[in-house]
Amino acid sequence: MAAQDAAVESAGSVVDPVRDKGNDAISDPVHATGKAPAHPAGADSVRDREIGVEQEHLDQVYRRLEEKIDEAEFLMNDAAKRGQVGTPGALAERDAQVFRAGIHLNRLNNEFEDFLFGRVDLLPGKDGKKGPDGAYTSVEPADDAVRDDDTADIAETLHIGRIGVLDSDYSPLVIDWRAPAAAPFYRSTPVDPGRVVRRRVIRSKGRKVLGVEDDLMRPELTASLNGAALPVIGDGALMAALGQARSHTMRDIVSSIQAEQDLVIRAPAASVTEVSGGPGTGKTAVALHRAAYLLYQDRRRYAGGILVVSPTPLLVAYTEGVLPSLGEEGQVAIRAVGSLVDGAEATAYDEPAVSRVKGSARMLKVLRKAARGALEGDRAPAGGRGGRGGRGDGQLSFGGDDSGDGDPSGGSGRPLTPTRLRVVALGRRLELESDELHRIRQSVLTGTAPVNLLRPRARKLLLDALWAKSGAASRAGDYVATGDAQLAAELRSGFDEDVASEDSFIEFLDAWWPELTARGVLAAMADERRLGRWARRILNPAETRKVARSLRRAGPDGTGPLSVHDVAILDELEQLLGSPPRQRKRRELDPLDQLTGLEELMPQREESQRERAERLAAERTEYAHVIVDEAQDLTPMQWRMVGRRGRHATWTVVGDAAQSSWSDPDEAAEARDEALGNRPRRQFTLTVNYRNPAEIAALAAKVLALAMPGMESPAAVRSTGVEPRFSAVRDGDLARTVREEAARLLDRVDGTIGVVVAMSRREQAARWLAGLGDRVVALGSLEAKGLEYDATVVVSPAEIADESPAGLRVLYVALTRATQQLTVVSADRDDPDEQGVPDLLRE
Ligand SMILES: Nc1ncnc2c1ncn2[C@@H]1O[C@H](COP(=O)(O)OP(=O)(O)OP(=O)(O)O)[C@@H](O)[C@H]1O
Repeated sequence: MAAQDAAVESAGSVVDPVRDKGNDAISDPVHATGKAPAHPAGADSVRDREIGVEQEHLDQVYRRLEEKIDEAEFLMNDAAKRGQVGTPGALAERDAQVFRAGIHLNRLNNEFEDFLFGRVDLLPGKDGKKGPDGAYTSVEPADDAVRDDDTADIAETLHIGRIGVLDSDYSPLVIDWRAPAAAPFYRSTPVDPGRVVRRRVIRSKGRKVLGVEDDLMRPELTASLNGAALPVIGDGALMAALGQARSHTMRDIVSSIQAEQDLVIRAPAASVTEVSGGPGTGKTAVALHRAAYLLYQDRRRYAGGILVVSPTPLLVAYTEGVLPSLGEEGQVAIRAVGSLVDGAEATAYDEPAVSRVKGSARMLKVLRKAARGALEGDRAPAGGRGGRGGRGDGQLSFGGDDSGDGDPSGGSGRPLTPTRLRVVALGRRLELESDELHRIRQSVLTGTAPVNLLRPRARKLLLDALWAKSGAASRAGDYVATGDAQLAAELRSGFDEDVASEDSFIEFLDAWWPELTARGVLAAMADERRLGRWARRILNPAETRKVARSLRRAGPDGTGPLSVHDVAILDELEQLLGSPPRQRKRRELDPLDQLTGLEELMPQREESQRERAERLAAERTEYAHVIVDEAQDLTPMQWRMVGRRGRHATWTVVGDAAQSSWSDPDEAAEARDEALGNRPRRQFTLTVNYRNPAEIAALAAKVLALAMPGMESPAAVRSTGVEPRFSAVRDGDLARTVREEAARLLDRVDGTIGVVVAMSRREQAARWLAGLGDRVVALGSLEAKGLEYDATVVVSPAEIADESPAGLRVLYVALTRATQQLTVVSADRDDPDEQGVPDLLRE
């Protein structure tokens, strides 16, 4: 374990570039305010005393919380006792109040891991004004706050926590981390300290304070609090947080958000906030904290929901605990880009050549043709309701194969598009032949509305054509001529009713203009011949063949496995087809509607609240705010899909062009501009890499230079002294080498190990690692996106880089996942040198 110990110990060393970048919240350890250093011998007792001070405060907070819980419970019981008497309005108001109290109670009862985590000691404010939370509002200190001899008195101490707590006299016991008064805790730096003298991070578990870490923002001052010198403990909280072992879930960073991150989190929600930054700069963390901040700022507005779009289900699973730990649930939906369409879930992968076509804007043109073309042709597409009727009923005629090639049913045995309509009306047989039907269809399709919504128009034109043949039309003309327009109209509407209620007409319409479903059209596209027709002059034959082949995976009814790209196609098709007005799902009863005796209902009520939130989330198709994580990876088709969910939303878009796995970034940028419209944009850049030690970041930078020449790497915040390790497979046994390297790392780090391989080796790699335990995971290169591990093994950089046109950028992602140690395993194709360093990673 020696190497590991060394790594952990040195995890705290600060690399200079960070300071050069001006991120000065990270300070050297200082042990007392003022110029005199503290006596090291007394350090422990000072630390214990300070922990004791914070323990007292935490005790006070919990006493107050208990009072508040009692109050909320009293309110609920009281309301219950009052029973069901009163006007309906008063009862509704009471129920609403109880409902709110229930939510509040729930939040208070939530046992937070570290409910209270921060403290700032501040100089008096410039204007002496206090805000509604009882804290001074001025960011700048009063002119006379610092005396000529550099001494000063602390005027205000604020504690920061996950939710705000006021004492019974309305003084703030804990300030919510999102409140304006908490901003100095995050914003203050030694360069621009504002009123902050000392910033303290408090570590607690349940009701027990375990430790404190201080950062001194005004080291030049000798400050006193209540007449005593202000002690300073530890090396700062950031380094403590970064050195911790990683688990399979992301932690919130609420106690150590850095100034440049805080600016993004608290940026005003208007329009579009764009955040770029290299690997490990906290983009995902910042995006999630921003969701919590926006809810705090304007809960009413964001009741419309916040959608967080994540690239993979793995990243969703990794990040979804962060918001609950910040006290927010329900209003935020974190969804993988392959799970945005109701009832669809991407589980399959497309090979790069297929992804490239399916994700591109060209696909839109193909889909426009497919959506209309699927009505016509040699067979009705699966999923449409064209299944009724059949040969031999004397009314429907089948068999018109417009392409004229072979078996008209395509050998599928599916129902065919009828080519003749026959009805009996006004005692006559009326017929429309194939060419007339074709003309009517073309005429309807000149409309721009979605195909399914054009059906009423198709029905109308069919009736018009039959009417014209009925001979009644001329009679009606005579009525009009003799001034009896009413009679003429009645004649016509009687005709329409008669014909339209005839079974033969209904069956014909269902078969000739079926209600198309997106899945049905997707399945129809799996037929290479039909897809070829729709993709003529848009895709080349090889592309058509590959796409059609990949779609066959979804099966004849389109319900089989889908890829992320198929899901975006489904969403687009749903738009193009349009859904006729549906019967609404029967709503579950709203808990507010079913209140009777409250006490017995409490447990169900809690559940119902959650269920209600889930139901609302499931029914929701548009959001008030959309956060796109790893935005560089969205394809043009995915941007269209995500854009539709935020047509009226404000946006936060975070990403890093250098990590894009999409082959044509310009095309994607165009689609992104279209999705975001002309809303004004505010841009932010994050510059510090909190994940990778400098040693790993330096290696990754070599690949960055190949992938995106001239692009700057973010500065690593710390160094471990552990260089990346290289291991070349010389005897050809890749499996054994990878397994040995993973096992070796198990002994060297406490947390997780990610083994990243080319996508084509995913399943194989899982077998190589079987039995090593759940700290070790095998990942395809595209699945590694956004994740992090204590240690990683990157297998065959060349294989990863060669797998797609964006392969070098994908490799860059793979190399930047480790928080402690990195091992690179090379195979022959990597052309390793004597030291095992693969060609791609040499100078
Ligand atoms: N202020 C901070 N305090 C403590 N840890 C932080 C801070 N900022 C970021 N981190 C940690 O750094 C790691 C990287 O953060 P995150 O995953 O959000 O970066 P990212 O920019 O999204 O990376 P990538 O682009 O590689 O996906 C996480 O473990 C996160 O918790």
